[in-house]
Amino acid sequence: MFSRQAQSIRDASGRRRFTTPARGYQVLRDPALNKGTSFSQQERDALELNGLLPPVITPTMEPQLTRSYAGYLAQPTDLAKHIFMWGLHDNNVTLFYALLQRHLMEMLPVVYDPVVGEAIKNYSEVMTRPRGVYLSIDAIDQVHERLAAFGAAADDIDLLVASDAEEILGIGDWGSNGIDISIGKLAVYTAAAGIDPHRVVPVILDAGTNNEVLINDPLYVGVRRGRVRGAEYDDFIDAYVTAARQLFPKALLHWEDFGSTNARRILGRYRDKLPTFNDDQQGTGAIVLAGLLNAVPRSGSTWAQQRVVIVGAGTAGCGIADQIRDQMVRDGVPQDEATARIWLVDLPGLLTQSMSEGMLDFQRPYARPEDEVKDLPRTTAAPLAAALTRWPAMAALRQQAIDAGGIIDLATVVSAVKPTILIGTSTTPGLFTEDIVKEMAANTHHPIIFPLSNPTELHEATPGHLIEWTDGKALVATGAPFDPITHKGVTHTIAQANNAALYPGLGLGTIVARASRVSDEMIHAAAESVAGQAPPPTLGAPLLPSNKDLRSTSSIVAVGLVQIAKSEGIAQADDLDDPVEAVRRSVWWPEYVPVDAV
Ligand SMILES: NC(=O)C1=CN([C@@H]2O[C@H](COP(=O)(O)OP(=O)(O)OC[C@H]3O[C@@H](n4cnc5c(N)ncnc54)[C@H](O)[C@@H]3O)[C@@H](O)[C@H]2O)C=CC1
Ligand SMILES: CC(=O)C(=O)O
Ligand SMILES: [Mg+2]
Repeated sequence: MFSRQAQSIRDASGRRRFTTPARGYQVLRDPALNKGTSFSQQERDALELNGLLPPVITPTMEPQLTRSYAGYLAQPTDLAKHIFMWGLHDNNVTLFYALLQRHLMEMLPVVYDPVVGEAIKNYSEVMTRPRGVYLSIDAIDQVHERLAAFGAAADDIDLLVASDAEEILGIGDWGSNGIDISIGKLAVYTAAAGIDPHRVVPVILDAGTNNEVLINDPLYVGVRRGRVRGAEYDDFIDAYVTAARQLFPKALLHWEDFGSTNARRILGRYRDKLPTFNDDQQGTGAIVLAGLLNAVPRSGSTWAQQRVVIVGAGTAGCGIADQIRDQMVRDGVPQDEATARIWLVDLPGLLTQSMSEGMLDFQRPYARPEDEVKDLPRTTAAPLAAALTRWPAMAALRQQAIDAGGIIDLATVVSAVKPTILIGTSTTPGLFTEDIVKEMAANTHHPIIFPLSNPTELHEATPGHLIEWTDGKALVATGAPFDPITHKGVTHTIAQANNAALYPGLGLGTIVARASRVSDEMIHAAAESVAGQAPPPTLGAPLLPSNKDLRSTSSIVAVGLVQIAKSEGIAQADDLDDPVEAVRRSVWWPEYVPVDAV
């Protein structure tokens, strides 16, 4: 958390320290400065802390870690643990990250996905202290002023994560509550890549909400109007980007959990002008590509032989499609043939060229020709009421298809296409049924199946079912963490294909290089680098590196990206002669540093 009264400096030997004009409780109540019982006697004298702390002085953080972990374990539910952790953060940022780092595998799902989804749903009830910047569509003319109120100077900030919360994970529109996704994503940046937590800004771009639960909740903290679209929305986004660029000209802008109709447009508008990326489109595309870079050879086939069905053709699904297409092209498949090896299924069933007009721009290249599908059976299955309201463009196409004779559903697509890869980004649990999975397994030796919808309960299938239904042959990765599955004596460790395993390294490399933009080459290099760090391909081995190694994975990704940014001529930082050293120098570790009174 950025602090106005804590100035971070490096001493002659390069060691970090804080200087501060604060005294007494001002110091102890500043989560950046607070060290609790670890303030030395000299610091207590200079910072006027004597009497405000118990007499014991703990030179290491150990007793505090023990006490905090006990407090964490005493919490009765995951949501209570999440709230406990963020309470700890508000008290002492260094201790929060030291505890998270030590228990990363246990706590990452609590601080971030999936439990952050629960915290967002309950934000009105459980919010305590604000931790980011709330920007409102009702005050576009004040965007600059409100971002400036954060109090940081131009050189103080490396990274902003912003969401408009239209599509939080797979749980939909959560309005202003979505600030917690920006905060959670930033916590992962620090835990996974050592981005300095005092040099980041979480932002919510509150453009209203269509969530009736929020509108009717007397405790709701956001703008109470329907989601704003069109020119007013675009002006709002533009005001944010302009203000962010003016106030923090070197910072990377990360976009998270926008609706599919806005996510691509926004990225398209800014991606060539400034360092920015969309995590759901590009980060997800890249982490899935990383998993596939290992899965395809393990399946005993080549890229040119893949037939890919993606269910849920939104931001994530089409981001993944683009990465797979580009990989096939890199592998020598002509672009049109590569595109034709990908089938998109959404609410209207298989997306076909007859739907072209109502389709989203980025879906259109993948639409199947009518000739190919004319003999496939159609169904007029019952409408999915909630989904139809949530994705009106796809609902309209579905209705058109039903009026014209029916939709081509997933089961039909799987029988007709005989996919080698099946990916779920549909937010719909149970879509990958036993029949569908067994049909796929009947036609390919090692079906590659990635149910990716978060949080956990929205996965299209559980890994346990996928392994069982394919008799242990499926190569599986999931969006949320799952325990290993033992089947016929083989233990299958399930890779977590969550963009959290990739974007921290991508961000770190971009920040260290001070890249002027985030290029496609950088994103592809990040995918290759993550893939290359997976364990050797023994039976049941995961397709991706474990999250317990995130710090080293991210550093290796970042070093590679610095090299690419240099070779592309988009690196603006000085002193990148030794990229390993440049990355090492910039990472932040959760250690107490001296605090000097000034
Ligand atoms: N594992 C990971 O790293 C990531 C996972 N995701 C997950 O992917 C899911 C989708 O996220 P976004 O693409 O951002 O959302 P989105 O709203 O852009 O796309 C969702 C798409 O699914 C379609 N859909 C809904 N119900 C369907 C059904 N029953 N059958 C077929 N299609 C259906 C919608 O019409 C929409 O086009 C979410 O659950 C999210 O958590 C997203 C980003 C990263
Ligand atoms: C992981 C992530 O970004 C999502 O589910 O939206
Ligand atoms: Mg997301």
